[in-house]
Amino acid sequence: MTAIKVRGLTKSYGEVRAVRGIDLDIQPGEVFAVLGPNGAGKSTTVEILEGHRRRDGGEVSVLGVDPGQATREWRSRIGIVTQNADDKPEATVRELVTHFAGYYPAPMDPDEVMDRVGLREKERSRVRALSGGQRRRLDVALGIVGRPQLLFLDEPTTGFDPAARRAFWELISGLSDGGTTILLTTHYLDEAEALADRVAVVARGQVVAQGDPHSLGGRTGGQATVSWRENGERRSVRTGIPSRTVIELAERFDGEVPELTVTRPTLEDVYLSLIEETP
Ligand SMILES: Nc1ncnc2c1ncn2[C@@H]1O[C@H](COP(=O)(O)OP(=O)(O)OP(=O)(O)O)[C@@H](O)[C@H]1O
Repeated sequence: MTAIKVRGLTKSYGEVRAVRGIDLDIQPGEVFAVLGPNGAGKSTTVEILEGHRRRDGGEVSVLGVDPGQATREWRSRIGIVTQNADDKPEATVRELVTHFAGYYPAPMDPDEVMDRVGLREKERSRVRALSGGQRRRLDVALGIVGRPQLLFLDEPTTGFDPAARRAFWELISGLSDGGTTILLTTHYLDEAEALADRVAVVARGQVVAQGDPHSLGGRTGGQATVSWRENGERRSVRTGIPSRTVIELAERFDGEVPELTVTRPTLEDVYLSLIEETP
């Protein structure tokens, strides 16, 4: 069974056609990232999948259930990471995690949850005393305490420092290794590249590309730029067969080629050209 199956999803707000026929297939255990510019329709799509927004048309199945007919049992199988902690500034970390655990039939032990998100030493701190990054970690704790089969993460690392982002990525990879399916929206392409098995680029309410972030848009097989230093100048060539160029250079220099680099288009290059091309 696919974890998420979407066919021909549509949603308008008055004259605004926010989602214009989206198809998605997300497999159990996959980390799937939805990328796209502001206003592309990502949040609308995700809110429909979460059962928080009604669709106009199309078919949607999430863990085998139509989210439009969501039951309490279905809700207990999904986790949603939103900015929940901010609503309870006077609660302590432990109180909030324990309180949320009470909503689920088979929750994780609050101590284990706090350990996993790296907040154990803050368990007695009030939410208002946490830093922005620590609050987002608490949001993740509240999203995973029910042992969800499927976790929705909406721009989870906005405002994180680089070390906190790396730690967060490890947390998400650990959840994924444990079998949790994860749907992530992010504006950080390095985050999508580090975490996602597959990405979908959404622009103007449609999926314009989908695939492995390392090869999206044919970037691993296309033109590469080989660059080196020669006679005090930086030289470079664009080629579809960079290995041959490197071998020729190595022969010419009789060994090490000064300051050699081989680069291909980045995910950001591919992403920007995809969202520009959309009519
Ligand atoms: N409640 C609403 N009422 C009216 N229009 C809305 C509503 N929510 C979203 N829209 C419009 O629908 C379109 C898609 O919005 P959506 O929030 O789904 O985009 P997004 O891809 O999540 O953007 P962002 O990256 O900025 O979060 C936008 O044009 C937005 O203005």
